[in-house]
Amino acid sequence: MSQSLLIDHIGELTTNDAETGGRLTDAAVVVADGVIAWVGPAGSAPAADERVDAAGGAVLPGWVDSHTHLVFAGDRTAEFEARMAGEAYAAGGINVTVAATRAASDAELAANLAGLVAEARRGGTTTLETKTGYGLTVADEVRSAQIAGEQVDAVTFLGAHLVPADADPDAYLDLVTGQMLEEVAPHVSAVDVFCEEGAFDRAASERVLAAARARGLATRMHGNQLGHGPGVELAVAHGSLSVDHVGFLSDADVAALAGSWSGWDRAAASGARGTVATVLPACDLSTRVPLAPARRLLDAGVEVAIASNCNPGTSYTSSMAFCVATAVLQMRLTVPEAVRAATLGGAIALGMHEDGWLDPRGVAQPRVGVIAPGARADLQLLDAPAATHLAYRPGMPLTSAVWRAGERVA
Ligand SMILES: N=CN[C@@H](CCC(=O)O)C(=O)O
Ligand SMILES: [Zn+2]
Repeated sequence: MSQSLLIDHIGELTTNDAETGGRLTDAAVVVADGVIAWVGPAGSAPAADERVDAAGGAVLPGWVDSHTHLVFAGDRTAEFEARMAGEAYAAGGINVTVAATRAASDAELAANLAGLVAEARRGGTTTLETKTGYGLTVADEVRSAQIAGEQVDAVTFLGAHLVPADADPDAYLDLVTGQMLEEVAPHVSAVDVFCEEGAFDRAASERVLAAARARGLATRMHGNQLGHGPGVELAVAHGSLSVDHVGFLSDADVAALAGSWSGWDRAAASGARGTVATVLPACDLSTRVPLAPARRLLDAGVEVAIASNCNPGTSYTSSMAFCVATAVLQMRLTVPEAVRAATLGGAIALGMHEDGWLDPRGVAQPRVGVIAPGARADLQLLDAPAATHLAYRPGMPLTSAVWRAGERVA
């Protein structure tokens, strides 16, 4: 049995939990057996085996990064330099990483992933989704999913990332929706498709989504990243957990996303869920596209998540604090909105906002993104009195301690 831990003298505690009003001042938290055991005013906190004095610092849930691509080898510094010199991002750059990933050993891929996960943990991230998608052969996609499954919380199959340079498009689509899906499915909980000019068009994307659903897997999408396209429309029509990027949206797209949440109780984060719109601010900056209209989405009643999209091509950072600061300073979210989107929003996008949700393999998932009794004890302590400092002092390494399932990980 693990020791219990009391964190007290918390200047500001963001809980994301309606029961405690979402935010408390002068608060304390008790953790036992890897979950939150008690939350309340510091003055009435129960005793515990160990104590950490937060010294007036702010505590919030660990970040839930619901969109990354961390199983890869190599980097794309030259492509980034060309982009900063004026070239546009194009989907074809993915092939460079595919070649390096195929050439890497399992040990190299696992070590690179471990380094990136450690970096993310130091930045306060306690829940990570990652995608396959840089293998694009049956064997390389299966090993990517297996390697990822050993280190992250949720693995998504992204065989439909790009038609590899050496493949025929029709034959590759048959493979992705057939044998490749079949062999990768036991190792993943969801399927993603890059629905974009130069990647997968409407008809191909629909085939991927339909095949995933027939296989009992959840779906998510890369949509509306480089221009307006059918991504959002398809994601909502197919009941996808999320559609990510969402940079170029029509009024009909926004209305469709908002309508998908009509049976949802936002304060309690319960009820009939819809499709989360995941914005990726670091990617928008690195590819020099206009920032996704997160303000417009929230105002329309859409559930929004913020994720890093950490990958070697379009967003080589796992810093959720940077994404939150950008969402506040440039996307015009308030700090509480941005923090919620980067914690509970990501949890909703992953289906991990409720206790005991069974993923498609029947594996019970923890509740994350909140600080509430029964949730996994994922917390971060800031060297600052309030979460507002994440935007007020952008770029400063404010996260000073991180606990995941009650264990200190940074
Ligand atoms: N857009 C598709 N996939 C990634 C980029 C992958 C890459 O360029 O390597 C993204 O989310 O931005
Ligand atoms: Zn992505």
